Amino acid sequence: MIQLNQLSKSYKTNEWALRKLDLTIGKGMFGLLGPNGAGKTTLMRILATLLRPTEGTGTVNGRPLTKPEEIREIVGYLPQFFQIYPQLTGREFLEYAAVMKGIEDRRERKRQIAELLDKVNLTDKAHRKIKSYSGGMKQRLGIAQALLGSPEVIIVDEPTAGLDPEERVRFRHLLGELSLQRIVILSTHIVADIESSCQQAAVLSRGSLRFCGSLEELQAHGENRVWEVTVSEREFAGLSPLPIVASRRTGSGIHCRIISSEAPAADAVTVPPTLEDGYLALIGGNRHE
Ligand SMILES: Nc1ncnc2c1ncn2[C@@H]1O[C@H](COP(=O)(O)OP(=O)(O)OP(=O)(O)O)[C@@H](O)[C@H]1O
Repeated sequence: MIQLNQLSKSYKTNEWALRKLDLTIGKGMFGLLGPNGAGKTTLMRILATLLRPTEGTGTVNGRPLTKPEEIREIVGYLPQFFQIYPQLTGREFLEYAAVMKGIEDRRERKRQIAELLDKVNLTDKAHRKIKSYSGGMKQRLGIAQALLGSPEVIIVDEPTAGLDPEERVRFRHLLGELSLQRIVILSTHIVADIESSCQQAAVLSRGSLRFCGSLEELQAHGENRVWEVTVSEREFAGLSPLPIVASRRTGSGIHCRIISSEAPAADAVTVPPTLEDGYLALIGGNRHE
């Protein structure tokens, strides 16, 4: 279990990248959602002990954040901008990463690497140079690297950016499988990434925790706040300050889906929210901060 108490981080005085975060994360896949700049990477880096919190405390499976060397033994991390050496083969890269992780026994390294290549479905590409890999293959290699040493916790920061839909689905499936035995934290601003695989999620916005709970509860935030209406082009221009989450031209005008606490037009009707509507209703319709 991960427990955070009043965790805060400021890079500069008077600006909080994270503000008094109280959060408990149990086994399984946990989604961390938030617009760009919400503080997700900051939180991931604190949990991976690459950053120290400015204030507050936290434990990862009982080990305090103040003891980074203890936490690093049980945490695997795939950063947002994962750098790998293009001239190495997949196997050479994992060999290098295993040495860096302190897996000293050569036979044990070989065993783990073979097992992980199999798990991420890269065994038959392991002898190829990384520069020939697709984005999805690189991300799967990144996950293999994060899994070296069988960590109890895996932290993955925006892993699906730049992947095509097929690779995205495959990558999500792999994370889901990994979360059966451990905590997997998946940080993203793409709601669909967590929809199919996470049991619980948290939403960060401007460094503060806006929500923590089940996906059903997150979806429910959109209840009675999602409207559909068909308007003329002139009326459409008048709607512009409202968060229009979808619009398409039809024979009778422009059909809009709008998130608003009040009816955006006299003939607008409320419709059941999707998970993304619930998320957008919570953060006020802004995907970017
Ligand atoms: N090294 C840094 N120095 C100063 N400010 C920083 C630094 N890293 C992040 N910040 C600021 O902290 C806030 C949170 O950034 P963070 O990268 O954690 O957000 P995020 O949710 O991961 O966003 P994104 O999805 O864009 O990666 C932002 O206002 C950002 O500008």
